[in-house]
Parts: sequence; structure tokens; C-alpha cells
Amino acid sequence: MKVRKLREFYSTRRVASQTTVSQPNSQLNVHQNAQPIAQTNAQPTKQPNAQHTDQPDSQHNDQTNEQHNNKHNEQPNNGLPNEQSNDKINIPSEMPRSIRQLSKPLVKAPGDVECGNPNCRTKYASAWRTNPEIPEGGWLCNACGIFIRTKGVHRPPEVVGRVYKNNILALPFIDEPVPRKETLRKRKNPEPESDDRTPSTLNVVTRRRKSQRNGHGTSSDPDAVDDEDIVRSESSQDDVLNVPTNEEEPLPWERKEFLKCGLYSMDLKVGRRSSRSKEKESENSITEIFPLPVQYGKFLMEEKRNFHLTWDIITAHKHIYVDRKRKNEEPVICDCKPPRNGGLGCTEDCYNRVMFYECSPKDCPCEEQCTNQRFQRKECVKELEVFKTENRGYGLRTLVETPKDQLILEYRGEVISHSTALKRMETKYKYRKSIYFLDYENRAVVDGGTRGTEARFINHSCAPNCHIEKWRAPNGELFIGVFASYNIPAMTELTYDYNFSTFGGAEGQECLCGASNCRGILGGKKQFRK
Ligand SMILES: C[S@@+](CC[C@H](N)C(=O)[O-])C[C@H]1O[C@@H](n2cnc3c(N)ncnc32)[C@H](O)[C@@H]1O
Repeated sequence: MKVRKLREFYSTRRVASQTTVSQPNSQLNVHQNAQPIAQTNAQPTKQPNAQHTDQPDSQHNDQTNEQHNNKHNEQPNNGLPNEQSNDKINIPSEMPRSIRQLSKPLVKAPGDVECGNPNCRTKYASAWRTNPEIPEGGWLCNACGIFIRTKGVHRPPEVVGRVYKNNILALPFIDEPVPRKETLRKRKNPEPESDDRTPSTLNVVTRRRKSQRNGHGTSSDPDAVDDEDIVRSESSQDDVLNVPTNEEEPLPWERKEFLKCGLYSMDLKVGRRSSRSKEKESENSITEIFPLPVQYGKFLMEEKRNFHLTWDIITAHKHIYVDRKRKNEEPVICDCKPPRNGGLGCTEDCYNRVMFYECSPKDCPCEEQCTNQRFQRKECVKELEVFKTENRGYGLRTLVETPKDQLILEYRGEVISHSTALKRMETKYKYRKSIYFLDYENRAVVDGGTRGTEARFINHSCAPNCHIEKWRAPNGELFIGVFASYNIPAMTELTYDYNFSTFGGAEGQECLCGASNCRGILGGKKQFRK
């Protein structure tokens, strides 16, 4: 399956490349002994073009190459630069890769041997590398040499086919074998300036690739491709052409997929996906490969809001019992009967309600019709806003009209014992102006200062529009709720009377509620004195 895909992939590439390379060949009859190699490779993948069948006879090859070349020379320019002379080519680097790679000369191996890869057997390559399987005198073409060093195996036929396409149909070659081995070590020793050989582009690229793989080129990684086994053409050829080769481009197995945008970007990445995720995709047509990093990431990006710092409070969804465990008492069950017409159950005459006791959702006879579960069902006002008051720090207001007796919100926080409250008064709240204590029961206190709800922002007023009610939960604990004492218009600040006994704030704190009946002072620390 994988092999078939590879074949398809490379055959597609072959066809595409053939159509493009036929044009530049007319321009690139550059080297005096460079000819397009049409049929030299003895082990190529079969080409669709019947002219390019295997021809082992090298003499015949040369003739065919000439014909091939001449044929291409007759073709029109097709937009390629035509100022170049026969021995010097200036190919702009922005030219497509398929054109640029034509400038790469091919050379024969030392001793005129074939590539040692049985799947390749080419006689021409851009460079030659020692065959690690036959260290004494064995040679591999450049591509096979790199492949075996990096992958540990010979290039398979499917992969060899790609190079056949590049080399045979596109590239000029040097018929003369390279006379000697030119090593990187030798190149490291600077040549005298009179020597006109300079490192070719290939050298630079190869060295760069090696240093990338080795990390600054100093690693002793045995798998790294060693430049020292490279035999290449005389650099004069490369120097004249001095253009980047296709060595710069990553090989298919070296290509990596990178995120093309940030995790929060809407242009979410479409990447390689498993068949299972493809199935999922077809189900909901979502093509993300990464989920958004936070729950409301998309909302946060799209919604325009004024920036403000978050409050120094962590929302508590239930009371936190600091000094003891939560109670777990048996619920008290009312004797209400569920109305037959589907109306509301557990209304004013429900004795649980009369006793400020919330019915248990599991046990109430009215079941879904029960209306005595406001805290448990969180039937609160959602449209509330924390705002900055003129002289009392932050306050809380309602954005909508709120009817009388409506549960506005629950006052939650840490339920602490009397002694813990005293300690906190001496430590945590010693230098703080605002204190968030509210009586619980049995001298215990709810501290809404760190973990709680927005109820902690409600200020005191001697003429309040809200009041506190404590309701018993089915498990025996308390719900503390802020209820509307009147119909409260929208955008009105919510206040309740701290009543001195419920608020343990700083002693003698001046009241700034502004009511006509203002008592002039808030609660004091003395209520926590033993
Ligand atoms: C429960 S907090 C109320 C929220 C507080 N304003 C804030 O910014 O966090 C109680 C504190 O608010 C201030 N406060 C509340 N009502 C006040 C009033 N009527 N006059 C003066 N200060 C008040 C006091 O500093 C008090 O300790």
C-alpha cells in the first residue's frame, strides 16, 4: 500500500518535471562536454517516453544525447534568459528549482564504476560517496550515499526513480571521471589565492547540512553524513554556475510540518490526520489538529471587551469548610402534594419553606414542580455588575429590574470557626480596609474575601434595598442569600444592612452610605472579642 502510494507520488512528479525541464534544456547546453543524459542510466524506472528506453551502450548514448540536445536547442526560448554565453550561465536564483537544477553537472565515478546500490546502478551523479558496505573502492552516487548513511539501507527503486527523472532527462553531465578524491579536509586547508578552485555551491550546502545535522558541525554522530567521502566534479563547473542546487531542498522524508499560525489563530492548521480523525472531520467538518488551549479561547478572541484586571477572588461554587467537614444530615421532607394541573408545588404553605428549609430534589413529593429549591437550582440574577463607587471601593449593581423577594445571589465563602476568624483579623485582614466576614451560625463566620462570590462586593447601607436570608440546605448546612427587599430598578447599587452583628470590619469605620437615617458607623472588631 505504502509502496503503491510512493510510486504514484513519484510518477506524478516525473510527469510534471518532464514537461518543465524540456524547455530549459534548450538554454543549458552549457558545458563544452556537457550533454543532456537521455539514456545513460542502466537501472532507471521505465519512462513513459519511448525515446528514453535503457541504452547500455555509452557511444550510442552520446549520439542520442546529442540528438536530444539539438532537438531541444531548436525549441523557442519560452521566457528563459538568452544572454548567456556557452561557457558562463547566470541563472537567477528566483528561477524555479526545476530550471536551476539543470546547471548541476553530472560526473562519472572513479574507475568508471556504477553506483553500488543495486536499485540504482547509475554511472553519473553530481557527486560520489564511498560505499560503507565496500569501504575499499566501493562507490555510491550522491543520493544513494546520503540515503544509506541516514537511513541505513539502500534507496528503494521507488525513490531511485525520482533521481532518474532529474538526472536523465534534465541534467548535463561531465563525461570525464573525476581524477582524484577531493575531501572536505583538504578544502579546510586554505588553498593559495592563485588556485582558482573555490568551494562549490555544493560544498557549501553539503557542509551546511552536515553542520545542521551535527549541531555546529562538531558532533561525532556516526549517522551523520560525512563530507570526506564525497568526490565531485572539478569546481570550476560549479563556480561558473554558482547557483544553489536542489540539495537545499529537504528530501521528502526530511520535510516537517510546522504550525503556520498560533494556537489561537482562526486559520487553524490542517495537517496530517489519521483515518479516524478524517472520519470525525467528515462528521462535523472541523479540521483542527489542535484543540483550543483554553475552554473559551474562541469566545475570548472574538468578543470585544474593555480590559480590566480580574478580581482577587476565586469563585466558590459551594461553601468551603475550613475547620470541619461538611454536614451530611438526612433531609426533612415536606408533606406537600404535587398539584394535579402541573402547577407550582411547595408554595407559601410548604412547611419546609415556612421553616426556611429547602426541599431535597431527590425526596420532595412535588419533584420537578417543587419551587422551594432556589439555591440548589441557582435561580439567581445573572445580570449583575461590579463597579467602582465614589468613596466605598467597589460595589455591586443590578443591570435589570429585580422584583421584590427575588434571590439575587448567594453569599459563599470559607466557613471558618470563630477562633479562625479572630486569627484572620489579626493577620490577613490586619491592614486591609475591606473585610468580608458574615455570620454563619454557632459563632462560625463565612469569609468571602478570597474564595466566594460577587456578593462580597455588596456595600452596607443604613437604608438598604436588599436583605440577607439564611436557608437550611437538605444536608443541614446553610445557604446565605441576598434577596431584594423591594422592586429594584435596573442599574441600582445593591446594598444590605451589615447590622453590626453580621459584619466584623474595622472598628469605628465611618459609614458613607449617604442615607438620611444613616447611623454613622459600620461594625467593629469588638464583636469578635471573647
Ligand atoms: C464586604 S466589603 C464591600 C466591598 C468593598 N467596597 C470592596 O471594595 O471590596 C466591606 C467593606 O466595604 C466598605 N464599605 C462598605 N459599605 C460601606 C459604607 N456604607 N461606608 C463606608 N465603607 C463601606 C468598608 O471598607 C467595608 O470594610
